Amino acid sequence: MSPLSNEASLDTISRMLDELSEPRIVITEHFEILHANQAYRAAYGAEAPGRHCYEVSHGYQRPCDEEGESCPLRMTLASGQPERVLHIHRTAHGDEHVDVELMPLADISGHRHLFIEKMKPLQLASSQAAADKMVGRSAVFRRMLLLAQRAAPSRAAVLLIGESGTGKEGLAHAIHDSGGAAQRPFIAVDCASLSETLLESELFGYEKGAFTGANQRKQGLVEAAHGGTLFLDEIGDLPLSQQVKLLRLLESGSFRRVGGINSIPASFRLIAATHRNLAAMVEAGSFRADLYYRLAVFPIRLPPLRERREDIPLLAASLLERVAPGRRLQLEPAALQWLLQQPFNGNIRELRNLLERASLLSDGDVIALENLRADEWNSTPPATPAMQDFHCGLLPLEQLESRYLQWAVEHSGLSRQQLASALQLTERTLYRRLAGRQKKAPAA
Ligand SMILES: Nc1ncnc2c1ncn2[C@@H]1O[C@H](COP(=O)(O)OP(=O)(O)OP(=O)(O)O)[C@@H](O)[C@H]1O
Repeated sequence: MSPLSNEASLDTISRMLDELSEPRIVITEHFEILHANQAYRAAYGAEAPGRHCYEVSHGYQRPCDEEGESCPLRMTLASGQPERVLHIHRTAHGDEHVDVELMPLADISGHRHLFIEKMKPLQLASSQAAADKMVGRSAVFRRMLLLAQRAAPSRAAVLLIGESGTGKEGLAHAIHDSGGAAQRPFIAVDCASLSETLLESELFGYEKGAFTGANQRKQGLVEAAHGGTLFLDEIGDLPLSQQVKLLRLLESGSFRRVGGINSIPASFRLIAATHRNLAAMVEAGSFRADLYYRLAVFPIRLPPLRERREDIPLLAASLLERVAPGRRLQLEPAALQWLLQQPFNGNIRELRNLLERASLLSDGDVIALENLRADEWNSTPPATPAMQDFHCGLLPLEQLESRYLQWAVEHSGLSRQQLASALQLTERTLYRRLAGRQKKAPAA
């Protein structure tokens, strides 16, 4: 049976899609666009009908899965179910993260011939340099975004798990901003920085006279978050004695101010974050299992920067806009190469700090390698035998290079790969020159 045998229903569906403000297309199982609604044509171009979806949305010549992307059509054909993926599409506004959902349409005889593709541009993050948003394009970053996108409209408790500096607080904000309560308060509580007694009065507030110094009633953070989001950062640092109080709040949906007798209803969306392994803490008895299951309804792991190195150029451009607005700073190629090789145990925060310092050290509009590596050279002993050669007469250049390389290997503290990049040599050339030096050494 031809996919178009049911012309009347295609017309009806097309008319329905034209009423919608978000981009929608109807495609065949051979990727051909049969109908594109007005919103799609405005975002992707008027010439869409008759062309292939992968061509219009991505500029590809072949289906997405042959270009290293997931293909929702092939996934739907295999599963018979609607499928959802996160793609980066070429739109009139530039490259955008788009939540793509593909739904099979059953025809009269129950076969699947046509599919509706629904596209929702993501507000959570940007795939282009942006000073005010989370940015990233890597597959691991997109997997994380898709989870966040699914969690955002619900009120389910979200647990963000990731090393320090991976962007947990930023993601919590983004989830809040793209959820249904964006206009309501976002209240962040750092569980690690508050003492046991302070935490309780900060969270629940207190009544006048509850303790010495409580001269008037004070609203707590739970009350301040009413209708919005309560973000509990470093939840793994919450002492056991406070865990039970938090559990009571989550189970009963109410709390009492310190020194108060009335139970006050609480209504907030909970997002918690930790760099600790809470499941292991539960095993070890330092975190309550019942609280863990309440918090981890929807866990999202944030990848460390070393797992998404391909995002470093985009992150660096965005962070430079943030730390030095208006200066249009660029990284010289050697500086970017060097950044790509750093371990970044402190993740994006470390990258940001490095760029901020480098921006202060750079006078022009280019960040040079030495601006980034200032710390290493600062801590290097000022004079070594090789460096003193500069002050004790002229040397043949070849000998000077040879001594300099020896000095760099011994004192820079860099791996061979990092050193080669810092010297703007390929690793192979560095090895060759070092080997040449060693061969000549006995005769020297
Ligand atoms: N995807 C991203 N794009 C741009 N900037 C980011 C991104 N993720 C994090 N950052 C920046 O990195 C820094 C650290 O982020 P954030 O404070 O959210 O991390 P964190 O995981 O909450 O850290 P900690 O656990 O130490 O509190 C911030 O300056 C933030 O703006």
